Amino acid sequence: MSKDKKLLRSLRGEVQEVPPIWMMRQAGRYLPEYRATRAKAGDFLKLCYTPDLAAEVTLQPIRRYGFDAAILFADILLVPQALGADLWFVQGEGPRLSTIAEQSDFDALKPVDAIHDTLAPVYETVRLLARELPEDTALIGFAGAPWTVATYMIAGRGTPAQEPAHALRQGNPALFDTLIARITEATIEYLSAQIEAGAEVVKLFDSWAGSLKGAAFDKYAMEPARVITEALKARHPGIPVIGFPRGAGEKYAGFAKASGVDCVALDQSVDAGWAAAHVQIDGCVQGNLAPGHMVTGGQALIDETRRIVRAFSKGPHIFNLGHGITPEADPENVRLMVDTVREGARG
Ligand SMILES: Cc1c2[nH]c(c1CCC(=O)O)Cc1[nH]c(c(CCC(=O)O)c1C)Cc1[nH]c(c(CCC(=O)O)c1C)Cc1[nH]c(c(C)c1CCC(=O)O)C2
Repeated sequence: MSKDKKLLRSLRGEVQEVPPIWMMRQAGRYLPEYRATRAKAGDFLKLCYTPDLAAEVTLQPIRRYGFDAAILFADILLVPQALGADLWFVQGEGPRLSTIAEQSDFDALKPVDAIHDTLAPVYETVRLLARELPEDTALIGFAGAPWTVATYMIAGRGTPAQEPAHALRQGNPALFDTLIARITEATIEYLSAQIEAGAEVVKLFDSWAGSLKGAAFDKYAMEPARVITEALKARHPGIPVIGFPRGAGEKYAGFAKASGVDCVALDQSVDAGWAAAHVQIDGCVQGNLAPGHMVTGGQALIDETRRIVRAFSKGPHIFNLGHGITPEADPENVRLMVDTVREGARG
């Protein structure tokens, strides 16, 4: 009975004594079994596009920790690739893409309906997972939010303050807006296909939302999230959406109401007490534990985990980190966090 899955209950607004738990980047290099499967695949993109291996790494943290949700193994940069950008990963450095600097670069991109040619293996991964996951584990699909995806497409790589994207936004707003519109449309089609394949929840990762301020945040973080959420809910009534405007700061307040998302994921920079009063009043919240605790562990990890569980205990809450777990993390610390949430929550 998928309606009774613990994660979906929190997303519907239910307050639970022990919150559901999963972890951003839960399938990743901190796990020896991930490193083994990745070595078998050869490289990261091969892993993303090989359904049985992508499903295998998705399932690994579920087997090890019994998380309440699995997140599809893929990457936010598959959408630019499906739109025709070149994409490759440089070992130890991160992603590289062909850049969008002028109109002719944009004109060379593919139309939105072409994305499924590239992304079909991802939908197959979702179908495999829908079949293989334990019956109480929810399946989360995801995509990058348009602003964050645009920052990579414009700069061709990760950038500390997203300067190239801000320069294009200010210097050529017409081109910038058509790029955002293209990514927005592609994201709706991509997430819709994931839902049709069996994703029960979708999450929008806006990892660089924090560098948008004031009206720019409203226009390029809030508004695309609203458009995407509205379109998905029109096509798939009741589908829950999680928004992650990382670094939004005080803009976290009101984000759920303005965008229509069912749950707001919090980074570790916001105070849990403040977020309970100003974000959780509108619905479910997720996240907030600093990922560094997965490296350092010990009593500080236990104390912080309990503090966050307590701070959000009066409303709907999904336990998670404030950002992805890092490769240096100790798998034993993840175990300690899970045990603390499940056993220590009452203590
Ligand atoms: C910005 C971003 C990306 N990808 C993603 C984001 C948004 C979330 C965030 O802010 O972290 C999202 C993402 N990336 C990955 C997932 C899979 C699901 C999961 O969370 O377990 C998800 C949800 C796998 C991955 N995506 C990547 C890895 C590591 C690749 C490897 O195995 O070498 C994984 C497991 C690579 C990646 N992918 C990206 C970068 C910048 C990098 C390189 C940095 C790094 O190496 O950690 C782009």
